[in-house]
Amino acid sequence: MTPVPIRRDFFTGYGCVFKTRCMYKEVMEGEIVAGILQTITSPRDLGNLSLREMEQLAREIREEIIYTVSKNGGHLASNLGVIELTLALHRVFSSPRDKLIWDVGHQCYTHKLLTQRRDQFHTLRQFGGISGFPRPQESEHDAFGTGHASTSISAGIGMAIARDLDGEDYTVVPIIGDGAMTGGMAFEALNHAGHLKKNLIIVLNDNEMSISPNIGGLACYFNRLRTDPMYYRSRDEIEQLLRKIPPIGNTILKVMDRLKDSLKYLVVPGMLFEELGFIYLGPVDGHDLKSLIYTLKQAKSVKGPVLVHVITRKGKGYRPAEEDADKFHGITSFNVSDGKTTPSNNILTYTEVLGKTLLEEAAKNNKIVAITAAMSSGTGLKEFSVQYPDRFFDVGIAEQHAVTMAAGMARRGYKPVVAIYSTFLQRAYDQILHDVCLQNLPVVFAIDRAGLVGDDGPTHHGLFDYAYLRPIPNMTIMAAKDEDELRSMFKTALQHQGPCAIRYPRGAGIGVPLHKEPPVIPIGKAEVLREGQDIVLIAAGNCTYLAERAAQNLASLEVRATVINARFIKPLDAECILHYCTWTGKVITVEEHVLGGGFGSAVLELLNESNAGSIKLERIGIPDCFVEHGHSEKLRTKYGLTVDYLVSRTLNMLGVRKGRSK
Ligand SMILES: Cc1ncc(C[n+]2csc(CCOP(=O)(O)OP(=O)(O)O)c2C)c(N)n1
Ligand SMILES: CC(=O)[C@@H](O)[C@H](O)COP(=O)(O)O
Ligand SMILES: [Mg+2]
Repeated sequence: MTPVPIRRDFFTGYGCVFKTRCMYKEVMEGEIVAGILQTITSPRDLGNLSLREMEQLAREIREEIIYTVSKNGGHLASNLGVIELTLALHRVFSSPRDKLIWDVGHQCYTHKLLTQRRDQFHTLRQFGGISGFPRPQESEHDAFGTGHASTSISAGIGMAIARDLDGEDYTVVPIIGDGAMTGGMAFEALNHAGHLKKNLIIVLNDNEMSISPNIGGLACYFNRLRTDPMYYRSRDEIEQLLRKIPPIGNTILKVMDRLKDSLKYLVVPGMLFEELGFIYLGPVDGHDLKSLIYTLKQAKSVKGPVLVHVITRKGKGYRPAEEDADKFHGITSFNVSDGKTTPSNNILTYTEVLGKTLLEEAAKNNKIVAITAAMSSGTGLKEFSVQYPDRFFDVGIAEQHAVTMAAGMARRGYKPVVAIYSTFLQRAYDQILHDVCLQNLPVVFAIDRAGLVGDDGPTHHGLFDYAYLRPIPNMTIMAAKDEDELRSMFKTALQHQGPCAIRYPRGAGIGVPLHKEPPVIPIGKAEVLREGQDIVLIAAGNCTYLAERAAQNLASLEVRATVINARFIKPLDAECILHYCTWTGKVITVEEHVLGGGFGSAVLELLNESNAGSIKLERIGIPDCFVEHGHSEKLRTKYGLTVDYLVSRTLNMLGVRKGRSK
């Protein structure tokens, strides 16, 4: 095989040292040039390495991560940024005895490589392979399972309390990004940690980025800590400086003592954290192993809560990721030599269609505003933020605040569109219930990534939204069968005078043509796609095409099925559903959602309340379990969300065997 040249200039700051997997793997499958990484059987082995060897190890890890993510996809930029930090943490602390808690957990690849998962690393995020997030089930080194942001400090406090109650003395180390630090939970936990005064070392990984550039007052504060030379001076340094200019210096010192609080704000770095009861150490260069190890050792020797402020560069060492950290935050497979991703088909994603429809509607109605919780690209709001900067709000990783803020705007006559992934909206449950629905406010929830999301796995699948939204009075819930229906539903939601949620999946739509002027759908009206007297298949959202294809296959077996696209999960089209259920006597519901409390359960409740309990009903959906990571199609096959499975369940229910007449 001819060697594929790699453009070295893409590997920044590391010159020609890239000589192992990235360079050769594609060309000489199986050959691995010997390196230090292979010799690491546990994090304890780091103790035997010199600083130079650790630097070499960092280079090997960088290559391994770039190579694997280029094949499997994953959170490249965040992981490249914390390689040296992770090495230093494992050098100073003793995992699994000491507890390293990775906030969000999307940056744990180096940790996984160092903790006995190097051999499985090629299975990263694949069905049956290792997870892209920390999983205590996977390794004793994964102290706490994560995936959602801003949980690490709370979990760390919990462990520190347990440790002290048990009379043990391990160290607890939450590692949290500047993005995750914008989440309310992080503030609640900081506040409590300062009060408890327990030994706890928080590592703040500050790269000035959330997925997009980080926002808010806290981000500005971190920026000052990083860049303002006054903030770099330690308290001692300033005291010494003043003593050198007697007699004024001593006088100033005396005054300073009196005016301690106000002056301290000007000169002491990390004052905010110090006021909260932390010892602040830093800022420290997060790519300098020597300084990192030194500072972490210092932190270890301090009693009480400590915050170590580490400055890193997202995407460090791989130019395409450094230059476009947003794109390389979470990336699909790509070509290492130029950072280009495999071109997808030209079908618009649901996210793109939502973004485009929002722009069209916003042009007609200046009361429409859009809100994201740190996911402006993920939710398709980037173009809106450019065209309507005054009507766009990125609140940081603060879903709860996003929802209540939307309620406030709605109260004052605005039409807020809150675009949040299904899994992250779970955070804002009370805000949806208490602040939006109780006051029947017209907030539109654009619920992206609903259903199976694939490789991110159980922390990210959006499988619970029907169940958590359905019981809330005043809430209307729609699920789009395709991207054109999403447009109609969005328009419907904008016209509705109450809270309205629209659910749609991750990835490309079906490829249907889009109406120029999408029609508004009457609230609570389902769509009957075909009529057949043997059975009724009622589908929610993206399962509609599956039901329709199953009905086509059944027709070739002379089974006549009615297919209903429910459109509304709440309110159900009771008249339509009851009519066809009574006509056929048999019904199967299908949904990409958990069965408990889901769409099928809603139909079951309807039949029960309508004294139609004798109608035979079966539900297809996700059983009572957390769904693992893996390609969505594999997961759909596993959980019976396929045409074949729906056909066979139907035949079973009707007592028909394939190839036989009824
Ligand atoms: C509750 C919640 N909301 C949103 C997300 C999506 N998300 C994942 S990582 C991330 C940015 C995190 O930024 P930071 O903590 O600074 O880590 P970095 O990627 O910069 O290393 C966001 C918004 C999430 N995981 N959890
Ligand atoms: C770690 C995290 O929560 C996000 O980065 C998430 O992985 C994004 O998912 P999408 O790729 O679906 O936008
Ligand atoms: Mg960050």
